[in-house]
Amino acid sequence: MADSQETAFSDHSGPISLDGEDDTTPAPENGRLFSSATVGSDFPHVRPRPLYVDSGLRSIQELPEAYRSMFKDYPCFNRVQSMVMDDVLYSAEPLVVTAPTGSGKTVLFELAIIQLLMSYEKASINNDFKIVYMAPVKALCSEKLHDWARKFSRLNINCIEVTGDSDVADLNHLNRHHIVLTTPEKWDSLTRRWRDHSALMKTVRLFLIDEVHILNEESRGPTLEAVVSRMKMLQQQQRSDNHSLPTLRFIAVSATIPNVEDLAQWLGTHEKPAKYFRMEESMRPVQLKKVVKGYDSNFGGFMFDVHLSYKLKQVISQYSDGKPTLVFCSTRKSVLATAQVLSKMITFSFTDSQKEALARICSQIVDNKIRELAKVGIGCHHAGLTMTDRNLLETAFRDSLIPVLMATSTLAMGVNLPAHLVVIKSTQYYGNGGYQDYSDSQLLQMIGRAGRPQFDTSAVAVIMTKSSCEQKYVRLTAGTEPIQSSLHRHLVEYLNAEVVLGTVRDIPGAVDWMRSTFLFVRANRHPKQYGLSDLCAGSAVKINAKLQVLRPGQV
Ligand SMILES: Nc1ncnc2c1ncn2[C@@H]1O[C@H](COP(=O)(O)OP(=O)(O)OP(=O)(O)O)[C@@H](O)[C@H]1O
Repeated sequence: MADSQETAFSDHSGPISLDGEDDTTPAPENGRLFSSATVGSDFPHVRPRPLYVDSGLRSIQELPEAYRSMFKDYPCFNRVQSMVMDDVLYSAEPLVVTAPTGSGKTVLFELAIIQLLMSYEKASINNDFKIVYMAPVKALCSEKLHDWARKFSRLNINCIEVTGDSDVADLNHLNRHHIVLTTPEKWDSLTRRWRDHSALMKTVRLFLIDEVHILNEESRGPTLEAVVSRMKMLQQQQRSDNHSLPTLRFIAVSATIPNVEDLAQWLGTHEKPAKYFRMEESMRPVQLKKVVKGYDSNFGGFMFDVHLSYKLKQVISQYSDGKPTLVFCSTRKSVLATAQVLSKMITFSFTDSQKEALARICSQIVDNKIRELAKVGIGCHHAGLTMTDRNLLETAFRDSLIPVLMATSTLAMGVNLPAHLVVIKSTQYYGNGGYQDYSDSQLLQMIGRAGRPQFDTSAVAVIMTKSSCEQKYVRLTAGTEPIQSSLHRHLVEYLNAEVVLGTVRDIPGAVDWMRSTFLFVRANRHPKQYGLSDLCAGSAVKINAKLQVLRPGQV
């Protein structure tokens, strides 16, 4: 079998060097938690002089004292954060940032939250504002909850996770909380009863969208579009009743994509699009080389997966540089089977003290097969293992006692285990009764595990796939694939839902709703692609006409 056509991308950023942090400039707010500005205003009068530590990098000391400890582990804000700082922290305008994985986008959300907190007048925060953080999967919400509950509780800000597993069935449960971490599907189901909770809905001030590129996904994208449109429509209606209501600010981040300006238009206001930043690969703190390897095979699914197990040793030898390697496998069985194949092909050498430490850890592993593999330096990690075994294997991997860790893709989402080399062994996983392709966002999450900022200046991610799919993944990893809308395939279903909910009450309302969707932005740009070849770009009149001809049963 012929295999292995390689396409590599690398970037050229170097590590950021920091010289003598300037602590002498007084903190702009003298430690005050809240400014005297009004909610949601631009408050230029509280904007301090930018505090730089080195060639454009902003100092943590620039923040009011109360917030600095949130960033105590960082020497300063990194390049992405420093470039966006003025727009995220000293402005209440909507914002879209696309930047490589691992470039520190979470901090942008944190700065946006701080912007909102600073904009409150009183030092005692009551329950009159809500922040929604939306991520595609529960694991990301749980990870952020863990982090933010710790960081924000010191400021008396309460966080709550509302995902598929949580028993929150009603918006009333959110009353005591300020930050709600949720998925598009859960927020969709909760806000379908917004009419019973319109007072609470009015308090949503900030809407943070993580991994906004899931718009591209046929199954998830339309739900994200629908919930954002619902929030925009509700806000529009509420503001027409009460003009003094502050605007809802959207902040969206994603991996690098070419059409960020479309996202900015979608999340902007009636008056103007959101400000946007497109950060190139060179902004990544750890250089990442991405390799897509295509393999010829007549087999699919399980057999292709087995075939790749025998190619893995060569990939690890070529790209790991003897450093920690994380291999994502398509199923729990594949985790074990791949580890067993590799254990027969590869040998790791350990120092005496490493051998001792590894033996100590292995003696505590309950699962016999997993223990035997761990003894030779190959870890297995999946949800079928006991929590104790998983924790032991994570520790051994972090301490470099286990050079190679096999895992299912769920690990990419839930556990922060960075590696020098990440291998995605097959671009398909087993789910819903068959093999299916990983979504773009799952792949990007896995790739994002490559590069350990504390230890590495460079990292490698290798995608092993069929030769026929190679170019698709080359485009994905290069960030040259524009984000599309899939809402047109489910338009009647989603519009009907809004009619039933009362968000859309008449044909002008339906047109407004259409105009608030990402589909509208994309269809304006490429009408033909969305089956609207008779529609002139940007013509609300023609969209109106299109909606008018929908049958009453449809609207
Ligand atoms: N200013 C900073 N200095 C040092 N490390 C930082 C800084 N900001 C973030 N980090 C660290 O960088 C790592 C990546 O951050 P983060 O998860 O926010 O990146 P991301 O862009 O959201 O990545 P992804 O797209 O994979 O979710 C984290 O370990 C975080 O603690």
